[in-house]
Amino acid sequence: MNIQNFINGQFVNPIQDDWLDNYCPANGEVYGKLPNSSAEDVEQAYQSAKSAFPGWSQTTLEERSRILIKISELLEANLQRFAEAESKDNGKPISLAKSIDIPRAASNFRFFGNAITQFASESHESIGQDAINYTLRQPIGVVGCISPWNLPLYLFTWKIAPAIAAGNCVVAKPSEVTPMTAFLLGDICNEAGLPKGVLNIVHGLGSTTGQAIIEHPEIKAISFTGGTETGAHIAKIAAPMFKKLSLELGGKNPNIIFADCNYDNMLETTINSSFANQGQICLCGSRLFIESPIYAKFKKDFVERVKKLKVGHPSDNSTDIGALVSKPHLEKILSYIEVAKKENGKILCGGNQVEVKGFENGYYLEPTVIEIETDDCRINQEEVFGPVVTIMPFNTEEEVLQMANKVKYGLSATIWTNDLKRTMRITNQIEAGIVWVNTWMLRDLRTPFGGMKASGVGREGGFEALRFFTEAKNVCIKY
Ligand SMILES: NC(=O)C1=CN([C@@H]2O[C@H](COP(=O)(O)OP(=O)(O)OC[C@H]3O[C@@H](n4cnc5c(N)ncnc54)[C@H](O)[C@@H]3O)[C@@H](O)[C@H]2O)C=CC1
Ligand SMILES: O=C(O)/C=C/C=C(\O)C(=O)O
Repeated sequence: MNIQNFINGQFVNPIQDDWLDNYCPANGEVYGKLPNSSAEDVEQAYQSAKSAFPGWSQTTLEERSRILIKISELLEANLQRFAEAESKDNGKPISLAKSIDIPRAASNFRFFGNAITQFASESHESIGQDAINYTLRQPIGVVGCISPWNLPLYLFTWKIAPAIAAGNCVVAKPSEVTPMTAFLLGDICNEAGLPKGVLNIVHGLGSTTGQAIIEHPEIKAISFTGGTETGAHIAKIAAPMFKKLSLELGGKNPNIIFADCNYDNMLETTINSSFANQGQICLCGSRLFIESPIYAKFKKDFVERVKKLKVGHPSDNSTDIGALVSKPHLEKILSYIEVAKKENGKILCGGNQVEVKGFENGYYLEPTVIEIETDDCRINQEEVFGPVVTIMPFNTEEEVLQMANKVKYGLSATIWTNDLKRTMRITNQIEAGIVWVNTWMLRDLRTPFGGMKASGVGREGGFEALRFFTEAKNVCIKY
């Protein structure tokens, strides 16, 4: 099936007739084409968004809200079709696409459809100066949204929904590796009555299409999720043009496990936080630090449990671990496993490619647990972004905090303990934008979402996202 750009409410081919192959990770076969859009296509998308802006920015909040909630309902009504498409395009188990990815994409539209009706700005009475200040929150204009391949529709809509709720018009680019569900979204937007040009979707490589979006002088804000190197590149281009930037980048998240935790809950959740979505979530905990008294027990139980995870075809409902997203990504992860071996990492389980019967060319990998002796090895410092975790013991709170913070990233952290004072000490000192205690991935869409250090700039979610997608204009009236 050939994917097309969605510009001004219409599906169109790329102007230069340049196409890319779309791969199915489960069998390694090409199953369609997508545009490799040029700067001309991006310009067309921009012009369409610009024309739609005066009308959309003046559309009442009730009407914007109604349309966003309608998109959400239509996604829910098309759950099976979208989940199948996501699973085929990305390699993730269909059960995951159906229970997490597509419901969350629908929730993103519903959440921001509701949030915009509650979003308010501030006023300040300047007492003694006979003046009042009030702050307008006005939409920026045309904004760019660029998303990655790991949670394709989930993260695409996490940007688009607040952008349009706030009254902006959008030029959006999904990952070229997983373009399908963004393509399908176009029809849903038309059916929901989203005016033409409010959302424009251009497909293509980061280096061509993405680059044209970030370089466009009139696209005034960029919301990006993806790799840290790409984020740094975007900042280099966009900052001198004074674009607003929201960058949600990589992570190398610690799981700190104390002996006093609820062990069974911790073990089950740690399996999930290590290997959900084949470990391809920026929030996965990939560095497991375990307090010495329970280290031996944890190591035995964890490895036993990991060995039982079933690697299989994404459409098989009994599959725990589907296919990795692409051949280059599989090769990158395999090369990290080799690095770990050279650094004296001990492979406790996994480490090998898997041939799934009937789908021998798919990109499958065993979930992998590596025991390390010191925390400064590359496998423990660099983002692998796959089903690979390291484990090592620790003795003191100070020691583990120091190791947890000793990476360039600062996205999320998970702490397992029942000691309240320790919880407070660690949560205060850990360098992470998101900290979970005795849980993982419990999401409330109102909360600020994002990271510190090389994990990004700015926060998404709730009113933070609506603030990002608006300009604050303060008005001071003397009376
Ligand atoms: N959310 C996260 O934290 C993610 C992290 N990654 C990390 O990044 C590594 C590289 O993965 P990639 O697929 O290469 O991610 P990437 O950062 O290159 O891709 C993310 C998005 O950015 C776009 N992009 C790439 N270059 C661009 C440019 N010059 N201008 C504008 N847009 C551009 C891509 O087309 C895609 O839509 C992964 O191995 C993983 O470690 C990847 C995806 C998500
Ligand atoms: O918003 C969420 O719940 C999750 C976001 C995950 C990412 O941004 C990621 O994996 O890149």
